[in-house]
Amino acid sequence: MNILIINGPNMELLERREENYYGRIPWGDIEERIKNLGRSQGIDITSYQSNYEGDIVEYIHKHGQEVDVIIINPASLTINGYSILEAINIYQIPFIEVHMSNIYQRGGWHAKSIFSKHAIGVVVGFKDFTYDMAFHASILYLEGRKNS
Ligand SMILES: O=C1C[C@@](O)(C(=O)O)C[C@@H](O)[C@@H]1O
Repeated sequence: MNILIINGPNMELLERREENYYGRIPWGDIEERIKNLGRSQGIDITSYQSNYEGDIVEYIHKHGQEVDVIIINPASLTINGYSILEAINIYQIPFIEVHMSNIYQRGGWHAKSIFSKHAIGVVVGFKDFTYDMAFHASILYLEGRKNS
């Protein structure tokens, strides 16, 4: 099984962003932890981050056919990243939307998503553990699909 994690703009500088929303853990440390989790269960995890919507679209075009589930944090593209949503649709890849901060508590534009209603589910607000939770949710989803 292959899980692809996609992070949108500014997610590569997590440790320099608002600590109350994102904590202080660099993305590299989160990535390593999730990849180890994957390895321990025989699951391949790749991750991709870009500050450019088009780069994310092209990455999905290149790798979409190899992916079973996407965990995506569209970051500020959550409100308008239509081309990413359409790229995911081309390959019909089930996806889980994640946000490290509780976007509903933050309100305003943070609380608006064009992705949520198309997602398997949404995980928000658990800082770095958001990704662990989405990983476990992906496995449960894939196993549920296998057994149904
Ligand atoms: O860049 C981000 C990060 C975010 O997606 C989060 O992980 O909480 C929330 C978004 O509103 C914001 O633009």
